[in-house]
Amino acid sequence: GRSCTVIGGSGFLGQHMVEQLLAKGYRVNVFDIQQSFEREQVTFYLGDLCDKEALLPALQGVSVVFHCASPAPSSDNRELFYKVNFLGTKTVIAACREARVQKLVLTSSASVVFEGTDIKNGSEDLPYAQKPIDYYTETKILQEKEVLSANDPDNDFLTTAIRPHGIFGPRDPQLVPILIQAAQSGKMKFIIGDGKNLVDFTYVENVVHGHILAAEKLHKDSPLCGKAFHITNDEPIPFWTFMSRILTGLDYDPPKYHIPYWLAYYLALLLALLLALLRPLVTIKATFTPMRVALAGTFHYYSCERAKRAMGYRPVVSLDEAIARTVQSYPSLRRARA
Ligand SMILES: NC(=O)C1=CN([C@@H]2O[C@H](COP(=O)(O)OP(=O)(O)OC[C@H]3O[C@@H](n4cnc5c(N)ncnc54)[C@H](O)[C@@H]3O)[C@@H](O)[C@H]2O)C=CC1
Ligand SMILES: CC(C)CCC[C@@H](C)[C@H]1CC[C@H]2C3=C(CC[C@]12C)[C@@]1(C)CCC(=O)C[C@@H]1CC3
Repeated sequence: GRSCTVIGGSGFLGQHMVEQLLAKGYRVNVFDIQQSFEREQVTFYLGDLCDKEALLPALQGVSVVFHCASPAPSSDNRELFYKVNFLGTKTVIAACREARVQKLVLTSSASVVFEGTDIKNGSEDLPYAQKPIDYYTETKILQEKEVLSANDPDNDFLTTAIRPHGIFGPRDPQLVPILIQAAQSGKMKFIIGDGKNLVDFTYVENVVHGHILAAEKLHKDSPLCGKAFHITNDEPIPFWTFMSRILTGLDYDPPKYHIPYWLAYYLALLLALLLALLRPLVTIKATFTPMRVALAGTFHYYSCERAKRAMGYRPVVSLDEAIARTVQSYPSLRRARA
């Protein structure tokens, strides 16, 4: 039972998954469209998860599949999201069944219930967003539904989904690098709203811990079958306090002026429209998108009580420790002092 395949194992979360799985004595295969590291103990299978024939060899003889592959949310490519997150996940399920894999653990996202308005201590019982904040999230909803409904104990195939939120930590290509790039170009001067909105930021090792626990506690008749679970640091923090701690940790000034939420949102919307009009001539990526403004200016934190009860989940790294480790892991992003 300790052999697994990590689909998306070359990515940020995937690499951390592989490291902890190896440390726990698992035999690990990685299936990914790219190979981002080499390790003697890991067998790599390169391919597109939309291709069942490419997937099958990577799933032979394994009991657990962790599916944490997705196009990056910032890629803004509707067709690709639909193809990989929805159609590709259907292919993953079909391949798991064909290879007689017993357990499939999907990395979903807490954002599947987020519509850009406040969520405070949200439970998994909240309905899926009817108006998801972007197309990435829309396809994460389709994907999660597909995986949860594939749970089939009678045929020895069990599925569950982990919904992390705001994953951060060493080697994350998104949160810290985007934040520091914005600071370097003088864009991190404003706090959107009053700065009191609480948000979950979850250290990558806690997210991995949640996935491995889920795989180990997923049995016939267990409450995990066909269900989704929030995995958070269980320490919601004001969005702008978190950003400021990362910024000051890397010697950048924290933002100090306030801009009303609605003003920031409509400015971002206007900018998005302008960039869409200009797209035939020039492609520019905006730092402030309506989606990021919504994430920066609203409450969105979730209860992980269900994971505590069903799988005995507790965060293993506190937020203070996680921020310290993350800041330390990016020496190249530290501000050069004159
Ligand atoms: N980063 C975050 O804050 C959050 C991420 N998630 C989810 O966690 C998972 C992992 O995210 P990250 O590690 O941050 O992303 P990442 O972009 O670092 O890793 C994704 C991996 O998937 C692979 N991949 C993409 N398309 C593929 C395809 N067609 N076939 C095979 N492999 C493919 C990529 O090559 C990459 O190695 C994703 O499912 C994402 O939706 C959920 C909540 C928050
Ligand atoms: C420039 C600043 C206003 C903000 C910089 C930080 C942002 C890049 C990140 C803050 C919250 C993050 C987040 C995600 C990506 C990076 C942030 C927008 C996700 C969209 C990643 C994928 C998910 O499933 C949900 C995440 C929510 C939080």
